Amino acid sequence: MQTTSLFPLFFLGFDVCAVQVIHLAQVSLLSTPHSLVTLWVGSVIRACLLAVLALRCPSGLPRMSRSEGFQSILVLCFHFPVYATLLAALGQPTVEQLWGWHRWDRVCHVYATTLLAWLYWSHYASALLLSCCKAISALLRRAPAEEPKAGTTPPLRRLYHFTRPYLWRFAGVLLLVILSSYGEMAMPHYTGRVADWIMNKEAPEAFTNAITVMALLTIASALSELVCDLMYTITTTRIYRTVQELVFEAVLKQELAFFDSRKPGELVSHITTSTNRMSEILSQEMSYLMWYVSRFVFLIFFMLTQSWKMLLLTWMGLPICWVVAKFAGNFQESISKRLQDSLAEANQVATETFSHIKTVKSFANEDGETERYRGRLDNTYRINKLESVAYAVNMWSSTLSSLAMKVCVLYYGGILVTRGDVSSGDLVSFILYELQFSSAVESVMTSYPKVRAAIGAAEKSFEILDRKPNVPADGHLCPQHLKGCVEFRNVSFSYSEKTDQNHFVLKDVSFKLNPGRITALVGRNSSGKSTCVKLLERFYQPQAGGILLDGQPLQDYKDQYLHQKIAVVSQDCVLFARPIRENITYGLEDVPEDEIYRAAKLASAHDFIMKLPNGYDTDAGEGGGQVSGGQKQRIAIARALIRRPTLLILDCATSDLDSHTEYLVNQALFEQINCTVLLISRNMSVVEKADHIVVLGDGTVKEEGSHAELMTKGSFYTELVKTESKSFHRQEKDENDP
Ligand SMILES: Nc1ncnc2c1ncn2[C@@H]1O[C@H](COP(=O)(O)OP(=O)(O)OP(=O)(O)O)[C@@H](O)[C@H]1O
Repeated sequence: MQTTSLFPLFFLGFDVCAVQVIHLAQVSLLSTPHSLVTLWVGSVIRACLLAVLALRCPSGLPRMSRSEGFQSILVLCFHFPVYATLLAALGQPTVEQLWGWHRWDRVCHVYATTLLAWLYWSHYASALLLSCCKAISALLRRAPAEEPKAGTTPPLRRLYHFTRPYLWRFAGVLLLVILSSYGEMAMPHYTGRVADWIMNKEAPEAFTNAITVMALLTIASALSELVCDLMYTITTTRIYRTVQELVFEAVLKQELAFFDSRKPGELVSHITTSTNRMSEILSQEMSYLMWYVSRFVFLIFFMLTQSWKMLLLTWMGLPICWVVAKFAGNFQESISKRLQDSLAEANQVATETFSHIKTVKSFANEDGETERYRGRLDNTYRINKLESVAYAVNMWSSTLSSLAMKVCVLYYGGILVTRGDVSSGDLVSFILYELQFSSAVESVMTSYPKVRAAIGAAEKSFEILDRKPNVPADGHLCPQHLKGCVEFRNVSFSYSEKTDQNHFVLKDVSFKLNPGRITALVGRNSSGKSTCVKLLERFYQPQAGGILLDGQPLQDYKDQYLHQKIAVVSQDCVLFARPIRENITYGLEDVPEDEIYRAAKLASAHDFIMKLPNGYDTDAGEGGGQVSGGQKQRIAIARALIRRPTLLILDCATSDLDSHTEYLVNQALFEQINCTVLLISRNMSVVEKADHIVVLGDGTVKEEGSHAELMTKGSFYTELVKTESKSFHRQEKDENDP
């Protein structure tokens, strides 16, 4: 077992010893006359020793950040001296009585002491329980203490950043909250005055005044609450919209490798579900929290004016509530993060199934996919159950502690009235305040964990917002004229970023695309042809060597400029569920009609588009599902040509076309457009028309030259041509077989 995992046990053992030593000092004859002093001195020594112990341990306190750890030490060491001092101020049992509460004889004699001591011991027990839970969970996990994440801005500060533009609105909301809370919180005070009048029957105008003020306050308070709610909801909705927009933008700006390792369903879930949950909870629960905090302040003010002693007693129960709420809040925050991940996984299964519904149906795997989805939902259900248990326990403990507080205050208030320290009206007002106080504490306790859960959900969105895309900074070049001369110079590339030779997809690749000429890139499957295209599009960065465009490094060009000058048509081209016209002009604005027709004619697409029910306004369907594969490719070629690119990349762009259409398209491309073309094709009769041919094999350039030159060499290229004609013959033979 590691020393770090032994630390929690060591810590607890040491703490118990320290408590016993102070206990001994307490009961010793020498210290009895100065019990409070001894208690304070003992606690300071204990706190110092624990702090030194915590500092000397390399991994810090188990499952706590350093500041949380020191807070816990402070609570653990000083809550008892503080309680004892407060009790002494209230004229209640002595420190010795509290220490000796477990002795039944004393408990039987001092009933009140038991009630008050319960407050102390329950707090002590919860503090100890909290430390134990954290220690045990650290032991079970056998993992080193979780260090707070370095370099990330805390989610609350991030949320504050989004509220900054609306600060004046929040200031208005706060003002209205304060006005409304004052109105509400002044009510019990006037009720007390009415009660005094009922009991004494003196000064009849006091009754009328109190009733009038109460009526006015009710109206004013309700009105300001209405305006405040409206303003708050509208503002939080705007913030929510901004966050969602920014998260979407941040996702789009990530490099391609980011999308390779994440599934679309998960990303959609993080953009929608996480931000939705965050916004829902923040708009509701934050508003509750704001209301109750403001009420709290007025409550304390009014309670203080009634009886400071009873207020002190009420306050003594608060640490228990705080510990419970904090524990529940931490728990709910971590549960919420797990829930977001689990929901994202379930969403991913649904998104994947619906987007590949044809494959699912053709393999009759509807039941299999349902089972997979059910599996993910089961996981979500398990986490939901955990969340419900945490919520129920939190509710139960908050109700219990507020009930205990009420009983204590009633008992102590009764004593004060019989002693004549406070009037009956003051007691009535105080009890009413106490009820409000309990409900405020209860609400804060239930809202706080939910706010923490919202913060947990927000963290997922902030993770994406904070992520710096792993692409070099945008370049500065955007020359007026671009010749289109491309050079791959000793390029080596691996998708996994591992630098050993086995992981390299391209190894020391060098070739040139001459301006205005057609260069074909050929090779067997997985030889690295499409990877060259991805590097040209700057989706990935080579680990060694470089790509030059007109003699300048590719990364020095502005991204927007580069993608205007380079147009790519790939085999698996994607159309959007929009009219064909919009698919052709995708990413361009105000394109004249004749430009669209010119591009479509060059791509041999104009005739079939005109025959569609709505011509250029016909919808292409989801992923281009309402047009055939060949039609889809021709629309994609038109989309590339309308940009009048300097470099046109055709990556198996005509693979779905019949020979006649392929001939027409290639003839138009080769003869009518004047740009650099990089052609990747399996059809060797098309490849042989290229001005220059580069043969790739196992990520290296095997040979290059014109068709005639390569055929005379009789090496890799000849082999490729022969293989194509061989498969053709075999097909013929198969067809002739009886
Ligand atoms: N996104 C990716 N992540 C990891 N590896 C990849 C990725 N894309 C391609 N590869 C790997 O890179 C190698 C080259 O793939 P590439 O698509 O460049 O080959 P190709 O010559 O275009 O093949 P084909 O003729 O079959 O289309 C393959 O082994 C492939 O598995």
